[in-house]
Amino acid sequence: MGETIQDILVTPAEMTAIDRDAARSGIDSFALMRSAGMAVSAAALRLFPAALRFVALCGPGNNGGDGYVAAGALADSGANVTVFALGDPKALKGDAARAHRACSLAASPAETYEPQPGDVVIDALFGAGLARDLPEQVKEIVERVTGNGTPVLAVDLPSGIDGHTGGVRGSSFIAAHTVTFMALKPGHLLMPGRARSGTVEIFDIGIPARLVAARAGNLRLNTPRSWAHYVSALDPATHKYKRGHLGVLSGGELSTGAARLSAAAGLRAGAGLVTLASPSKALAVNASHLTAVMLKEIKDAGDLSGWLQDKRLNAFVLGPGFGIGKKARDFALMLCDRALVLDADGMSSFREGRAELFEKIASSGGEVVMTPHEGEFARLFPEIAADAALSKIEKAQAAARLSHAVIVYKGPDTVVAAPRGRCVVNTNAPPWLATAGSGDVLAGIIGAHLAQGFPAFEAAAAAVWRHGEAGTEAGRGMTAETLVENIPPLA
Ligand SMILES: NC(=O)C1=CN([C@@H]2O[C@H](COP(=O)(O)OP(=O)(O)OC[C@H]3O[C@@H](n4cnc5c(N)ncnc54)[C@H](OP(=O)(O)O)[C@@H]3O)[C@@H](O)[C@H]2O)[C@@H](O)CC1
Ligand SMILES: Nc1ncnc2c1ncn2[C@@H]1O[C@H](COP(=O)(O)OP(=O)(O)O)[C@@H](O)[C@H]1O
Ligand SMILES: [K+]
Repeated sequence: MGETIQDILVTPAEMTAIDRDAARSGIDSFALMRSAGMAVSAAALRLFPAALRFVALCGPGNNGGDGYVAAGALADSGANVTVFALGDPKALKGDAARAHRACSLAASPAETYEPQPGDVVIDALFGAGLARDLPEQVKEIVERVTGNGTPVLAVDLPSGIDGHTGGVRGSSFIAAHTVTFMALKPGHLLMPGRARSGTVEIFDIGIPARLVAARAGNLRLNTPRSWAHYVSALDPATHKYKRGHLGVLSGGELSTGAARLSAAAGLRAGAGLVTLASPSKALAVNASHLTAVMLKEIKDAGDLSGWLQDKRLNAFVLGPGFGIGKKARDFALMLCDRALVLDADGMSSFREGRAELFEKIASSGGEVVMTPHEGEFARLFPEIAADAALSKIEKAQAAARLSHAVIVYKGPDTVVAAPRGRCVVNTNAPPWLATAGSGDVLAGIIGAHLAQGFPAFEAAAAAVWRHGEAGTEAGRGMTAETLVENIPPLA
């Protein structure tokens, strides 16, 4: 399975450059706009057969141009269509002006639109060119449409959604469906843009794929294609040590459950052996809950150092339920040169002293994955978290660059970023994954992949995807325990 153009994410700035390259290569830009508008019209007819009227809200740029094409095509098909223009249509330029001229429908001022029962809005106010917060009069239109529950079909992006960050610029439509062109934009995948885009259709308006690929950076959708080349069928001659030995560090006697979840997930996800390393006082409680997972007493750094003499132990999970403090810091620094998932308390322990960790990761050459949720991210990377101009993707990339680790920035729109900029955005996670212990399970799956020899980036991306699949399979009402049982085969 190779990469496809459907997996590429393109920023609005890259899309503008692609657009320019297409025009330079002799492609008729008005033909692209016609193709875009026709696709919107087709989607409207297909998805809203019960519409009594289509209302095209057309903005001052090329997004508006697409709207005029769509309105004309809908009218030609016999549908009832009304056009509302934002600003003076005479001020339109280039292809958008041509689209307006070609549309025989008269336009009323957008501010005068009052939603009627049976209306379906074609939102062609702003797309990739949204440059600042929506003006007050547009916010009022958006609020009227949303308040009325009028269905919205968005052209390229719901107006008000920033295509770069997925953030809301003052206000935004909540679309039932979005037709975008050539490639997904970050705003379709990052929250809240994702929730406000509805179903997203990527329509090929005829720009050659090579032009898209030439401008696209290293941003992708997380699909099995992102890491397929590391998935090999189990060698029939394998033995358990060939499938890797994962070590999971348990917390004290009152907080052992989280590490046990990671260990169980690691075994289920395919590590050949999993050993839970437990402080003395927690041995009994851990022993009473374990079967296939093995148990080892590790009290302190001395014990850990002895255990590390076993070179077959090739990956570790440190953090779930471990406790914040010096012991976590010492252990993490000792484990950096093996493959390591640093999760939860493991990361939070470095709120102070992160430089030592990051230097150790850089110099050790190990494969380190850190898995912060939003709170942990802000604790470890406060200056990056506070930079409102950065998208979640850019934040994860900046954190990966700074820490030299692969960053799994968790949430409904989990982003996985590598220190050198490679990045995937995940979309298969159901909301009921937001339950206690779910992150511990994810850490265990990543650990299993590391133990099996995946590089850190692929280990993390594949784990995030499997975690999402497991959540979907486990269904609503799942717990972290049932999530483990539903981890699907890797391939
Ligand atoms: N890529 C492709 O190949 C193809 C792309 N196509 C389509 O082009 C769309 C991009 O078009 P676009 O660049 O003209 O931007 P668009 O979203 O219409 O907005 C720009 C206008 O809005 C204005 N403006 C901005 N923010 C504002 C605000 N908050 N409040 C008020 N005004 C604001 C801005 O004014 P300015 O900032 O310059 O003052 C400018 O006038 C893209 O989404 C897709 O639908 C298709 O035709 C097929 C080929
Ligand atoms: N709304 C959501 N939709 C989908 N996945 C989510 C959502 N909220 C959280 N998740 C996922 O659930 C997991 C929760 O991890 P975490 O916050 O560390 O929880 P815990 O510490 O309880 O295990 C992460 O993988 C995260 O990406
Ligand atoms: K739009």
